[in-house]
Amino acid sequence: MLQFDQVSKTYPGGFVALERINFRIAKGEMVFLTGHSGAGKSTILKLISMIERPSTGRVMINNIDLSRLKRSQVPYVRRDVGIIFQNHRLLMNHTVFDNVALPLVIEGFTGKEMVKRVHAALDKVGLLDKQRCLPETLSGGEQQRVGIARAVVNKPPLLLADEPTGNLDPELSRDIMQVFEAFNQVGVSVLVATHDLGLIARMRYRTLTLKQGKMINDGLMPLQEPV
Ligand SMILES: Nc1ncnc2c1ncn2[C@@H]1O[C@H](COP(=O)(O)OP(=O)(O)OP(=O)(O)O)[C@@H](O)[C@H]1O
Repeated sequence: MLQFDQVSKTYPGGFVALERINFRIAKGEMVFLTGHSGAGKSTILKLISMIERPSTGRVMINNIDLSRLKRSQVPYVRRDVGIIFQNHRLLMNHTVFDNVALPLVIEGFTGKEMVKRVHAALDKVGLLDKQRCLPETLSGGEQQRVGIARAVVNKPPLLLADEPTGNLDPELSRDIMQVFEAFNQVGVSVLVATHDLGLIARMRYRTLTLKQGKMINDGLMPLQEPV
């Protein structure tokens, strides 16, 4: 599904954010990405979502080398990647329904098919009854779930989440992670970038750990010994 081959990223000005990164994520796999602030987590997500390009190396989605894409092909590949941001970036003066419908409107969906898909996405995150609300009237956890519904509404096979539980208490974080697990269980590949080592330790998924732009671990995090 996703493959990084010897990927390095140097930002303009010369800062080396990633150095020779290699990993693969299989279809239907759920993986955490962690590391200190500035380790390069967001840079990895930006390379996958084509917001940034690698300086060297290859990023592949479904065996398509992103650096060889023609500009006209970018929207088609990007459609396969649902992105969830920490600050969810909702349109505050539009209803929950309109926020979730946005990716479909951009793709040209209208009428019954659009309504059906928006309702299905809202149902999956448990917010069907809030569709007419404005986001500011929802709790932080609910707003985050609107962001998830928007990311999944066009059924992408790969979901990326950048600190999706960043501002939430442990109970709400668990709810959000259960939403990701539910998508994963129906075959969606999920990559979650997080600082939250407690969350990672509890959930027991493969974890990629970055340190100063290098991958220092790929696997299950060792369980903490009780003290
Ligand atoms: N557009 C940019 N131009 C120059 N340097 C950048 C740019 N974007 C990121 N960096 C630098 O690259 C490094 C890695 O940044 P990145 O955002 O990937 O880290 P991160 O692991 O996601 O950190 P955090 O957890 O704090 O979000 C940082 O030192 C950052 O300052």
